[in-house]
Amino acid sequence: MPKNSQAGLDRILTLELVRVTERAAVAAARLRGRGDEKAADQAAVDAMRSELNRLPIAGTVVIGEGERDEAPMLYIGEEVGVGEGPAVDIALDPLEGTTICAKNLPNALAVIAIAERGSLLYAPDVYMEKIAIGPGYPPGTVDLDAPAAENIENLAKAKGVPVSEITACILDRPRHARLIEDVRATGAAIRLIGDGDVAGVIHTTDPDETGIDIYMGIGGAPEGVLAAAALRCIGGQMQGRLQLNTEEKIARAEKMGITDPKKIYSLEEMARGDVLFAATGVTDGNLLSGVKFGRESIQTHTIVMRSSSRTVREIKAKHQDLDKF
Ligand SMILES: O=P(O)(O)OC[C@H]1O[C@](O)(COP(=O)(O)O)[C@@H](O)[C@@H]1O
Repeated sequence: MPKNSQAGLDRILTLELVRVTERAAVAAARLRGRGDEKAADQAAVDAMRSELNRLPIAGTVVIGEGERDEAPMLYIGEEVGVGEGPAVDIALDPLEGTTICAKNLPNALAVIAIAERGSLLYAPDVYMEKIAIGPGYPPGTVDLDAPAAENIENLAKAKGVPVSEITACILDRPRHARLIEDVRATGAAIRLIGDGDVAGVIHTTDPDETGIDIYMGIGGAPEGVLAAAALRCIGGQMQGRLQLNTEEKIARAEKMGITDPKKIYSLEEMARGDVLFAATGVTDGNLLSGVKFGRESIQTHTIVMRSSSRTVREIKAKHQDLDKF
């Protein structure tokens, strides 16, 4: 084992990852507020890919921009890195919240997670029902199968506050009408977000800063795995269940090794072993500032963490070699 490793991945990779999300975030941020989701996403993908290919890893994208035939770059199965170094699995979303970036709204991120080969859930690009809370609560405080009211009440009890002081983050979608009604009936507040549930889950880890105690509802499965990787590093509880509601989706999932379509995945089943996670703000958000373009420098704000050491770093960088970007 290398001297600087703490069981698992080489810790030098942690800081290397920052460059990857920084580059993707800057590329996407140049297209903030232009109303062009595709262009912003493509810019982020290109930038992330070129930076990833400098990393000393033999990486395989397992959560990416889609299947090979539908995504020209960073598709599931694509090999990245210089090819020498540890064999790792990579989950990425070069621009999480394409619509929020196009509209210049809060909490668009460039996101990546790296884990030892075989440690991330190979989730197809379907929906996932999720529930997540931050660290410091007894195990089992929330349960995906419990009614929403029970989860909110248990969380309030564990936090030692009345239910009216709990805020749930939920994606603003018609499919959540019943969930929203049930949560509101408890007296808890809801922060409805237009997009970006990786940020929504991460925000539960710092309720004092973000005002969010719990994430609930159905979002993307790839985003679920990325959020789980983040929570493995910061701490917290999360469960996810893939929404495999057609024969076609069940067959796709089977090809990825998923045999029980109704399984509830724990945090550890979505991201095992040593995990590295980095996210850079594209637009301003509750935890991360967006990219700032100055006359002589570009500033980025990144959170980068590692599960085996539970170190969470925030890196505010000033980039003065603008030719690189
Ligand atoms: O918009 P839908 O179909 O409800 O999907 C929800 C998913 O879309 C997002 O809001 C944004 O995803 P994109 O960045 O791919 O646009 C995710 O954060 C979330 O998991």
